[in-house]
Amino acid sequence: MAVSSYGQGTTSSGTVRILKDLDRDIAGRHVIVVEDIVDSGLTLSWLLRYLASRKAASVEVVTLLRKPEAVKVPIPVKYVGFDIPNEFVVGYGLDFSERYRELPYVGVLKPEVYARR
Ligand SMILES: O=P(O)(O)OC[C@H]1O[C@H](OP(=O)(O)OP(=O)(O)O)[C@H](O)[C@@H]1O
Ligand code: HPA
Repeated sequence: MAVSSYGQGTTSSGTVRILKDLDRDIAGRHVIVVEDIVDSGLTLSWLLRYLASRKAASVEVVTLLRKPEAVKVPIPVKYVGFDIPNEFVVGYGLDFSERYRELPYVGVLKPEVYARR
């Protein structure tokens, strides 16, 4: 699946949009969600409910990054690469308004960069 809730900003809109839905039936299947980052937890909270409604047998989450201080909805994450501070990060696939995804490292976006947009 592809879902999005950040759009142009650095905080979750709280509304998850499905950009690409499941293309197979997951009823009775064991599902692993592979995430780049768990920030507020709003995306996964919605997604876990969605996958449960599709009758997955079990759902586990693996994420490269997690921000413990930013959590609004606690999510059971089975595997975490790195817990990081509550700063907006870009690179390695992570974007700010579709920018900086291609950076070959994870960097912190300075607040003055997103404040001037
Ligand atoms: O825990 P949360 O606060 O919900 O944030 C985490 C989500 O935000 C990002 O997606 P985003 O909406 O930015 O989509 P994109 O990566 O396609 O831009 C990221 O890929 C996670 O799915
Ligand atoms: O810190 C972040 N960086 C990029 N995308 C994100 N989506 C949620 N948090 C972040």
